[in-house]
Amino acid sequence: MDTAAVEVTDLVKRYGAVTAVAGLSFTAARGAVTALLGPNGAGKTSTIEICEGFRRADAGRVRVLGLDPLRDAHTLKPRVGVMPQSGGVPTGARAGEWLRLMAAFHANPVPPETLLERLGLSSAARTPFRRLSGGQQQRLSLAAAVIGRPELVFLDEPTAGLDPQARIAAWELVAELRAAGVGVVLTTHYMEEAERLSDHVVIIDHGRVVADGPTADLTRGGQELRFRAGAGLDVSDLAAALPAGCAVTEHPGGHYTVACAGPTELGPGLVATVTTWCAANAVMPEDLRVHRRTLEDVFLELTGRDLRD
Ligand SMILES: Nc1ncnc2c1ncn2[C@@H]1O[C@H](COP(=O)(O)OP(=O)(O)OP(=O)(O)O)[C@@H](O)[C@H]1O
Repeated sequence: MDTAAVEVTDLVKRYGAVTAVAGLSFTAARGAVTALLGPNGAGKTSTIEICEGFRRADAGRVRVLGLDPLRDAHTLKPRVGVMPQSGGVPTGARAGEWLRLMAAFHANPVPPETLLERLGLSSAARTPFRRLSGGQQQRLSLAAAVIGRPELVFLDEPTAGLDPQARIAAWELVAELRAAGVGVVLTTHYMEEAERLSDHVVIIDHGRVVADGPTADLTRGGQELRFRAGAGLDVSDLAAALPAGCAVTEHPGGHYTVACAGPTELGPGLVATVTTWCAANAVMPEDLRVHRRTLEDVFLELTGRDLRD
């Protein structure tokens, strides 16, 4: 148990002229949930597929449970669960049959009926994969990934397109895997999901790691006071009323943020100063609240707001 669940060092993957992964390194621990986050095209799926042994790296080193995903594929297969982005289930396979087939590959599988029920698929057990709804297809491939009681699972966007009920069921399953000591490496575009589920976050952009750390550390600090009011307030006048190190911005119009750097506490005194300034200027600060930095804030700070190809 001394090796990490996943160790990626200086990984490079190219597709012709496109360098999808440009020297990427991270470690995912056992018994923990590691979220790989990044904008579209950042290189997450390429990285995960190399770890799964589905793709060959151009350079770098990857170890999964201490083994090489290509050379040791045979040993790793029963120990690692995989939920690919594309589902990975033949279109004609019936849900129940597919899970029973997957179960047959493992020494001590979770009973297929248990998983079908857990993931709300019992009534669809006889339905061919292509006739399942998108959300049902997602849930079936999630079930297939965990049926063998793996030591490690890779989940590529496990909750994309799921309704809120199914998303919660998937989250509960991930939390149980973690509690059972299973390592989970997942990708997601839902920052709230990553914040809620993961112990560790790796943010990737343009094939490189731009942030890597415990989820709680990445979002620590950075409290802001936010409120709405009419557009065009004199933000420099408000800033002048505040302690040194506090800045006021308006973005977008009518949305104001007060952020303080250094030792200034975002406490009741600061709130009072802001509301006193508002009262003196006949401004009603609506939705006044202290905003804690979320993973989405960190993500956007690091990767920007531009759309990706
Ligand atoms: N088989 C392929 N052939 C050519 N280019 C590819 C291939 N697979 C991925 N790419 C390119 O590599 C880059 C990284 O893609 P990848 O799917 O790894 O990113 P991603 O972070 O998973 O993106 P998304 O969030 O959109 O799923 C993109 O520019 C993509 O177009």
